Amino acid sequence: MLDRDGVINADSDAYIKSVDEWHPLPGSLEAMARLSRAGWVIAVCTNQSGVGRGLFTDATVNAIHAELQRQLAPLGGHVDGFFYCPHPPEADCSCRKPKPGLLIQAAAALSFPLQGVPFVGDSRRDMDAARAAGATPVLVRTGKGARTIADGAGLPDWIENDLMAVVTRLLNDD
Ligand SMILES: O=P(O)(O)OC[C@@H](O)[C@H]1O[C@@H](OP(=O)(O)O)[C@@H](O)[C@@H](O)[C@@H]1O
Ligand SMILES: [Mg+2]
Ligand SMILES: [Zn+2]
Repeated sequence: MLDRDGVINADSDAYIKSVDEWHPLPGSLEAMARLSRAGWVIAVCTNQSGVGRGLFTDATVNAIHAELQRQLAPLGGHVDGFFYCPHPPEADCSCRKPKPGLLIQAAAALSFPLQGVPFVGDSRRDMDAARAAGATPVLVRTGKGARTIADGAGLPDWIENDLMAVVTRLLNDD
């Protein structure tokens, strides 16, 4: 399971509001393709409060995800499911990370167990969502990761520079 902004693509404090603002991080698409080629199921679990804030629409989120799939396909990569929370923080929904709702949805929809499955993120709320879901939290230094590490709270044991480093360890341990 992967967080999106800051793990797959560059993040922005101004939100990723369009396909034009969506730029894969170096190596992230190849890392995802390596997982797909090795038979792994990939779920993307992402907060997209920009929808609830009126900054962009569900259609834009879906267009960004279609673009990700389009760029993954020639590499042999594929995302098996996208799960996102469109709600603003004040909605107090059950799916916004750090709550585990997105991860629980993904595991149910794609029929995989949460126990022992890595959730790779760049923020404290990703780590907390993973722990709440019974998954394995993995922090990367890309996106907000360096800031998350500097904050120092709630850090997992497993920290890597980027998604490619996580995938290399996963596939070597397999
Ligand atoms: O990292 P994931 O979950 O894939 O997506 C994060 C985005 O939804 C946005 O989340 C926002 O947090 P608030 O939702 O405004 O608290 C901000 O951190 C933005 O910079 C960021 O682009
Ligand atoms: Mg993120
Ligand atoms: Zn939600």
